[in-house]
Amino acid sequence: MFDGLKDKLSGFTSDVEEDVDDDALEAEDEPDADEADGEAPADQAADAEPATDAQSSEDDTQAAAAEPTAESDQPQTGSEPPAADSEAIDEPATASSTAVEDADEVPEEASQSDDTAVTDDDSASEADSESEEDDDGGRGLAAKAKLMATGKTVIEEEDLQSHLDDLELALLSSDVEMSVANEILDGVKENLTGQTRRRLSSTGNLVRDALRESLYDVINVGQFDFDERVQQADKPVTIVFTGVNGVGKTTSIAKLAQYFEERGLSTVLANGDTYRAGANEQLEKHAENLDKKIITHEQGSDPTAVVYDAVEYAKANDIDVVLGDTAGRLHTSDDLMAQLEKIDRNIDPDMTLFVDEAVAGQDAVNRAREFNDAAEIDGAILTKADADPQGGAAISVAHVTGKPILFLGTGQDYGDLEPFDPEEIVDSLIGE
Ligand SMILES: Nc1nc2c(ncn2[C@@H]2O[C@H](COP(=O)(O)OP(=O)(O)OP(=O)(O)O)[C@@H](O)[C@H]2O)c(=O)[nH]1
Repeated sequence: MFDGLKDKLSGFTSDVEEDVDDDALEAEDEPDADEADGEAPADQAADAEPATDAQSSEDDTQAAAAEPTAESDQPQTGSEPPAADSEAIDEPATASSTAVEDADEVPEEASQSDDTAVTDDDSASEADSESEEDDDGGRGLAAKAKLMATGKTVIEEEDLQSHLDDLELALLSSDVEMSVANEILDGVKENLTGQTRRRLSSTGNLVRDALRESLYDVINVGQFDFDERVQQADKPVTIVFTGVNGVGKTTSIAKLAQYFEERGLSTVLANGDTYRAGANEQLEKHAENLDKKIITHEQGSDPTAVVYDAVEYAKANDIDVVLGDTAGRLHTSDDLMAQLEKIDRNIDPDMTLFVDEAVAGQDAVNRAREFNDAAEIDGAILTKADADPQGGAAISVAHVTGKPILFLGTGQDYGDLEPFDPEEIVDSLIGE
């Protein structure tokens, strides 16, 4: 599942990490920088010495960054001029840099300067480094060397931008929707260069974490606890399914019937697809396989009447959930929209779920947007994720519709339905 995308994302993280390492090595190759500034190397070594109390040092540093006027014997960040004991960098500024740490944990809420992500939990000289940058508007070689000595590494912003361009291409070629790709890129850049809003546990690798957080933000949109909502709703719960023909809508309804049974909830199926010849037989086959009651009417009859009858049946027989199929005609069909509106008006379903196939990529994303615009959906099921190397639809649908993906279809068996867990998906894409 999504193997092509996984490879591309892994290419991005390793390329950036390589550049980070290269920059760090370059910095290391310039040991004379401070000496040329008239600095005693011993000063630098002393500055670079890890604090004896790493935690309190980190706290101090964060406090200093957050409150520039706070009393501290360390140089202040922000608009404060460097304190007298800060290391002077006479060297001309190199291109503006982004400092990233490639090891250790990142603090929950690292408060940092706008163009720098400096995070460290064992350094006493973070504020020194930041003030040096403020001092000369860029990070000099001495500062790079110092970052290296404190376990930090650096990447030039222009290098990062070229990686971001590669990432954009990778995302677009994996069928990620353009606005979603841009959102991911902005997120990665912000996570690498600005204040980190950490929502996932750290992998200890800042580049990978930046990408994970950014992906998580776009695919986690609108998530709610589907099981809890169904369990807590008044019974019967009515769920109506929309989506075009052939994407796996009928199969998904059958899979959900089994899913509910495994959670102690009974179901009745309703074939509201009265338009297509053979639709009754198709759903009947699933109902027979799963030993479920099914309500059908003749082809051409009113779909609302079918779902209505199923709801009545559920009330009379103490059935928990009504699963109603609808005709899979194209969303541009006024008939279809009128049909859904009529079901909405007369039955007021608890949820309308949009079903499409992950393998349809951009087409699935566009259809999700259009269906949601025409007849508001509550969530989506993406089928055939098992056959999709791209992952573009899985990443884009929630952000584009504002409604969550709730399940992935992962095969043709009834058990092949997986709740969509954004954190798990991100971990499987990026690696934990
Ligand atoms: N590999 C794979 N195949 C699936 C999945 N879900 C459904 N299919 C297959 O996709 C084909 C179409 O599924 P249907 O359930 O008939 O599709 P539908 O949307 O109901 O189609 P209509 O009834 O024509 O509207 C069937 O062969 C299913 O077995 C899935 O998650 N993975």
